Amino acid sequence: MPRAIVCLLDSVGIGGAPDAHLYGDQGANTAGHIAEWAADGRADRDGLRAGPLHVPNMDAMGFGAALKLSTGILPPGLTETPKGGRFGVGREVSRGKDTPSGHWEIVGVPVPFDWGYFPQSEPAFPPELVEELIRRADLPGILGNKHASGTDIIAAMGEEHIRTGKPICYTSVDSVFQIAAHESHFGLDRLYKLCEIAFELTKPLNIGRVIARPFIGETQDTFKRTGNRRDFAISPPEPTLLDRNQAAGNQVFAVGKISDIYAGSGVTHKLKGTGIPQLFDRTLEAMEMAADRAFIMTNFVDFDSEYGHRRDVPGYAAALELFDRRLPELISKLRHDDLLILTADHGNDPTWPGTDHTREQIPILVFSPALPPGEIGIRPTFADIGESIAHWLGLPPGRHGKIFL
Ligand SMILES: O=P(O)(O)O[C@H]1O[C@H](CO)[C@@H](O)[C@H]1O
Ligand SMILES: [Mn+2]
Ligand SMILES: [Mn+2]
Repeated sequence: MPRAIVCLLDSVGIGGAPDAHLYGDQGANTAGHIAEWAADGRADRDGLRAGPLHVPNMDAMGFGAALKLSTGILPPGLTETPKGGRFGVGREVSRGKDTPSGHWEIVGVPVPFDWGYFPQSEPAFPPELVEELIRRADLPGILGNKHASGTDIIAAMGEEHIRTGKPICYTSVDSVFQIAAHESHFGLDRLYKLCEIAFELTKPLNIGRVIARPFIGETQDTFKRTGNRRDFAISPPEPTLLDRNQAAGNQVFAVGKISDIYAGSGVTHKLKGTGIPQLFDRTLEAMEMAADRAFIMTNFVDFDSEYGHRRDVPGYAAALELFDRRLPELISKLRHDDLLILTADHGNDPTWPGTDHTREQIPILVFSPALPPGEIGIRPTFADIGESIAHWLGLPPGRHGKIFL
């Protein structure tokens, strides 16, 4: 009896979105530019990695072929002909380029509405929102109140935060309200409670997520964000593949931040982890526990949060290579009728100006010992992924997407 596993490589876009210009992202290509830079020796870092991008296992599943299909260009170091899997390209119909839209659409629920965003001006947040947050959470005030990169703003304001007890609130081009606070000086539970309040207050503004960004350290140079990040997200507007599989009496394993992204809906087993190796271990553990018709979904967030937003090309290349080295372990665990899909939710091109996500198409790399290799083309919605998995697991058809298997 079949099972399905999705490894979502957060932000590993492959360029070519026809509407990228609407987002200021025409020409952005996360994986393609990393491969180009690596081939030029611009992704070398002492003690970390050097030379062309080396991802032979992903490439065998069609990574290079999907890049070529997406943009017309085969990046250096990759091949056009996959050895095993079925490859294709996903195009997003939901507006925006953030994690929730991409993840929801992948499990069959394109986002039918526009998210709310905060303006680039400073202060960025409406005064009523800030006043109410301060009142309800009994705060001495807030710091930030602007668009910022999370690591930069913690470095700039972390010491003042410790001194004053004011949390650091910031946003980005995404529909997010983020709160950074010190794990011990401010308190982790207190930060989570504050985020719950902020989540209630930002709901009427259609803000997709409130994100708790705890950190440790005592000085500008030693501050470090921890793995205790938590996302408070609104629920998808229709039942997702997770809900549908749970309703059919099957297991749904959410690894990493997957459960947060779907507001816990449809999840039967939640496995947490920090960093690519641990998230990989958790995925293998889920495979051990998974019964027939189980759905396993893992979000590998580090590509996005540690390397994409930080515009760290060598770091991003090394992370892809690390993931690729572990991939054979997962493939060797597949049963004959298991389905594995590698994909992404949006881009975050580390060679692109700024520190934000980029609107891109995504790779859809499909592998099963039961499937002959081939091409599935450019899919007009990410929802084709969810619909194909639903079909594989024997669920009734959903409302969005077409089967590619
Ligand atoms: O700069 P950091 O705090 O990593 O924030 C980033 O993380 C958010 C969620 O991916 C994005 O909207 C972006 O603002
Ligand atoms: Mn994401
Ligand atoms: Mn991000």
